[in-house]
Amino acid sequence: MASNNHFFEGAEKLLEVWFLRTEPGQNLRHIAREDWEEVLKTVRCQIISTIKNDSQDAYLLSESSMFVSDRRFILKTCGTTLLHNALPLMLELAKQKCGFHTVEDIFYSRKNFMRPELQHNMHRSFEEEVIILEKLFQDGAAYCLGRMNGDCWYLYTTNNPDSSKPGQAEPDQTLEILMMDREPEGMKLFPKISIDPAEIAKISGIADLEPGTLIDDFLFEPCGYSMNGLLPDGAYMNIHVTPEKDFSYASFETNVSKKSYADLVKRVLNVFKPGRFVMTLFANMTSEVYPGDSTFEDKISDFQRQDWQASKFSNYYLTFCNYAKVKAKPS
Ligand SMILES: C[S@@+](CC[C@H](N)C(=O)[O-])C[C@H]1O[C@@H](n2cnc3c(N)ncnc32)[C@H](O)[C@@H]1O
Repeated sequence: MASNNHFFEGAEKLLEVWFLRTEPGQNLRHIAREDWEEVLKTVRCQIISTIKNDSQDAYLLSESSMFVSDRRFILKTCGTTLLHNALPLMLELAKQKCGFHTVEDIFYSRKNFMRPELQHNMHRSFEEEVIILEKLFQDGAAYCLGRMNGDCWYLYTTNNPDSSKPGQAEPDQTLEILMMDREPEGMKLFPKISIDPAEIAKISGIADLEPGTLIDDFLFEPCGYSMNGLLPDGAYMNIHVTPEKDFSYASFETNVSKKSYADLVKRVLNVFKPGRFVMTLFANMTSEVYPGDSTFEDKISDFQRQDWQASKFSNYYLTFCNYAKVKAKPS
């Protein structure tokens, strides 16, 4: 499957923008699909399919996912897409079509790329990405968590103590698990062994990660799997799988509310069977996961924690951890 010159960068660029509502009825969902298509054209990806429920619209993309709710916009794109290109038009549409003039919070994050030299200029280094964000947003701060000589994770976020603290108004949390070195057993389902993504979701265990999830998924040719899931009360999840052995990668993201994510994390690891993973959790002051969460144990299944870092922002707590599979000792 993986030839010498075939490479796909699974690690996603992830953007989450919250707008400040100043009048009733302001709603990003009023932006038409054709307008989103124009935004995505600048990023160089397309909409594959859409699902919706009463609180959000989920777009499955040729390179990952987009979620639109009343005042929150999430765009996650992989490969060599130009995510930052989405920002000017998205901000303009939010202003013109919905009357949103103020960005309340922004989060831009990504893991370090496997092959940064293959990215377009604007995404070749985090420093370049931050220069672009600084031109668009005020009060932003840029961080790098993890190992400079291994897996690390970059974050740019607004950290304005004077902001109106959206997190305090409504509970919010985001868990991300970014998995590398997937074992052959964990990869074998995602080359196109079935033409039916629902069958793959069922056999792999994806369909059972969170009961009651409305799933929209897609199998790429000749391999690759993407999934958006919607749950009640504004909850979502997404999964993206790059199964090629030489650069295998899978990601899981959700904002589903839980007191602890320990069981969900074990279920996810059991589906994808990575060799190592990075896990991050954002939680605001009213989230039920704060403060006593048991998600980041020293050991999770066969994995040993390598690093643990925590940050406190004006509205959110962030925990970052790196885990690696415990290697069996030679007998
Ligand atoms: C599922 S997509 C989404 C990638 C995602 N960010 C991830 O975590 O891997 C990537 C996988 O689909 C494969 N693929 C096949 N055709 C593709 C296409 N037209 N666009 C994007 N990926 C494609 C890639 O080789 C890769 O294995």
